[in-house]
Amino acid sequence: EQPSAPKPVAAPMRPLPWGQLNFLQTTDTHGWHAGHLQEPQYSADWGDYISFAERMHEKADEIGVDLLLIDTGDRIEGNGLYDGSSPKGRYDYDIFREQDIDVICTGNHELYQADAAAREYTRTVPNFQGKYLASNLDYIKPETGETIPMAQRFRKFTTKNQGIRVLALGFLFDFTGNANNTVVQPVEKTIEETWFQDAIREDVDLFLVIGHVTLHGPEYKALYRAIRSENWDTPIQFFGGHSHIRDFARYDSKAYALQSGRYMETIGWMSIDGIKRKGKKEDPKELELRASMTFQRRYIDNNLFGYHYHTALNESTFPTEHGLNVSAAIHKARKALELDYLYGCAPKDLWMSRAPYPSENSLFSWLEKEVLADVATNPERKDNPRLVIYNTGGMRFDIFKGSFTRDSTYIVSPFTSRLEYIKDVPFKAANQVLPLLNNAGPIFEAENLKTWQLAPPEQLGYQSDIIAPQLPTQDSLFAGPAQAPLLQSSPDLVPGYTTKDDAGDDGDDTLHAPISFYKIPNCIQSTLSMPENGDPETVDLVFVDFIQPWILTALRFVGQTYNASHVEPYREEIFTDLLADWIKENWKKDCTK
Ligand SMILES: O=c1ccn([C@@H]2O[C@H](COP(=O)(O)O)[C@@H](O)[C@H]2O)c(=O)[nH]1
Ligand SMILES: [Zn+2]
Ligand SMILES: [Zn+2]
Repeated sequence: EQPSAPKPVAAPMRPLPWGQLNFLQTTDTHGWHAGHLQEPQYSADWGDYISFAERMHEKADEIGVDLLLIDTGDRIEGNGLYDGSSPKGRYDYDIFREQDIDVICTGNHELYQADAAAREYTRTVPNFQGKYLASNLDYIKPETGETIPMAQRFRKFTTKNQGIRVLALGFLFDFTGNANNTVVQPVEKTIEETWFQDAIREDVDLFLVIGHVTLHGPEYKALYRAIRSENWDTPIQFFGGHSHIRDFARYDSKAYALQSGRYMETIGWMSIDGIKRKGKKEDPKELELRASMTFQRRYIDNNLFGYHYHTALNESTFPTEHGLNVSAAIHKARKALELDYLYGCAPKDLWMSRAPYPSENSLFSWLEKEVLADVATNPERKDNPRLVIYNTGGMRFDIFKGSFTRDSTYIVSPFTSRLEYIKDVPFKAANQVLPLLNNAGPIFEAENLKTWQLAPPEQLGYQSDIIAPQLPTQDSLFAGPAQAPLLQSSPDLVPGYTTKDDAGDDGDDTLHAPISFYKIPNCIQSTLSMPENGDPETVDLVFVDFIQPWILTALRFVGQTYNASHVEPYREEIFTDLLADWIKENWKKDCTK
């Protein structure tokens, strides 16, 4: 029996502003297309989102405006629906393709593994033929070794109701960690290409730049400058992703950017009004009304309460047949993958960044003290003193007290990474690696080893601080329409997003009580089998394979010239399987009793 999705609770809401051109955006869904089964406020699934988009299209047609759907990549890795099959994504690609997306691009996660990149080329690109854009990404065909564009570089089209002429581009940030069957061209280089220079000289009413790119990074800065230098007045709408946050940026009065969070928690809404249709004869009255342009955003919490509110429909009138069929397909896939199979029972909540590190409720303290201390053991080297380093980015989500299923395992640890090691590293050098890794900014986010600056050891140190504490204020309560009950005080609000962006603090469609987040280090370390007195001469330096290049760089920085040939497998099993076995052994209790 499948557990049904938890019911979302009523909350005070802000309505969606409509304009001539409107957008719904998903990004970084990471396979969460079944929605969140343990968090009611994010419990709508991909089928519900299809119903929502179809109902919003009906409304757009009714009032004569346009609605476009965007997805900016990282659709895979992070949930059993994708990671729980072999090959990965057996059901997920067919579920995802059911949404009618107008402009879509690639994220870094589609490219880490060669098999995933190949599936992107053979499945997702054809599933979204004509809509999938790859402005700075090539694919290397295995049959011929030929390098070809992953998909078309740009798309020019005219919107259905308003006749707005759009030139769309689709980028990936300057990613360097891709498998060797793709080529990512740095954005700055793409800008110099003839096709790009020709594209930005096209006579259009709006430029649409989508990308798996953060809004304040160098890539969008360069693209903004390039497009503006040729088009001083044409509106530019950017959509971004990758850093998993809700964000909205103003580049100038006619250039804005939206980023819609992560994991199917958020559906982004963007509405633009006042677009001049240069090719069209405008009604002077309408022109007067649209003397100035407006760009408005909303971050929609992905649940049915909000979907009903925004469409002014209800449980029986909201779902479309198409949406219901996709939800049924998701349930069937989850069943076939046995995603609800119980591995154990988590004794408490374990947070990635909602608890300080180190602390009782820190997922990383648990990983360091309980899991690694147990699974980072190679029978042949078990008595050797060792330092075991794990990157915190390898853990992808919190653990909630209660049922821990096969799905939870992939949600926490989706990658096919293994533990590896360098034997007999001088302790004095090995002991400096962790502080070096933790002192260089968010290195694995940058992904670019070349730009990683190591600071001298005396400047090292990691501090766990609270970040962005946001206190609830009565002022921020919004008097929504009748069907959205206005709660009187913040203690009644469900904890959730309280976003501040370039347009202020009124972007979230649902009012939430704020949550405190804490900084976490890049990496954590377990120190195991150490001598009772004094330091050992040498240790085994054990680490997860993903961070091998950074480990070797850090060792070189402290005078140890190791290279990849010195690295050996430490455990044969993938880490996710070691974690699952640990849960089965240590969290045996059945939560249902
Ligand atoms: O094999 C892997 C792949 C990725 N990571 C971590 O993920 C982030 C990138 O994730 P986004 O969703 O693109 O933000 C990367 O920086 C690593 O921290 C990993 O640990 N192992
Ligand atoms: Zn992501
Ligand atoms: Zn990403």
